[in-house]
Amino acid sequence: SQPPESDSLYQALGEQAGINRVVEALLYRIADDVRIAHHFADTDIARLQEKLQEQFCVEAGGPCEYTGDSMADVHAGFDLTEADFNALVEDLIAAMEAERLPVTVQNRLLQRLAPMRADIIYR
Ligand code: HEM
Repeated sequence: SQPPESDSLYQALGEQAGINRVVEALLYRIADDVRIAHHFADTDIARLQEKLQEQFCVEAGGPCEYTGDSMADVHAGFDLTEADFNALVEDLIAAMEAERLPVTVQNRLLQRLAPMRADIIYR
């Protein structure tokens, strides 16, 4: 997807430090989420954390570069379902809620990630 035209979402998320807190909270929620935690059993979580921090920064219009692999390549072979995807989105919302981010800000980040859905499920 195209990068956003401004960094206002990046600012609203609390810049890189705020994004990093959301990513950390998300990873804890995933680890505790019996619906999807098993998918991450063989994952290098430190790498995942770093790539998510970069990706959310880029999507929010921040001064970052995403150095991870494409969403299609990364998720290929996991055969993820809509239910898996929705579970992760729920965990992300809960993480943003815990960081007391306004719903309008939450929704702007979710809107940026939503187009990736087709590259992530049933791969
Ligand atoms: C908006 C939704 C999602 C986004 C933005 C996203 C983003 C990412 C990113 C950035 C990476 C790291 C890429 C890299 O290492 O180069 C990754 C890896 C991974 N994602 Fe997702 N993901 C999403 C949904 C999901 C869902 C729903 C699942 C499963 C329930 C999932 C499972 C995984 C796993 C297991 C890995 C690690 C793969 C490996 O160990 O090689 N992802 N994802």
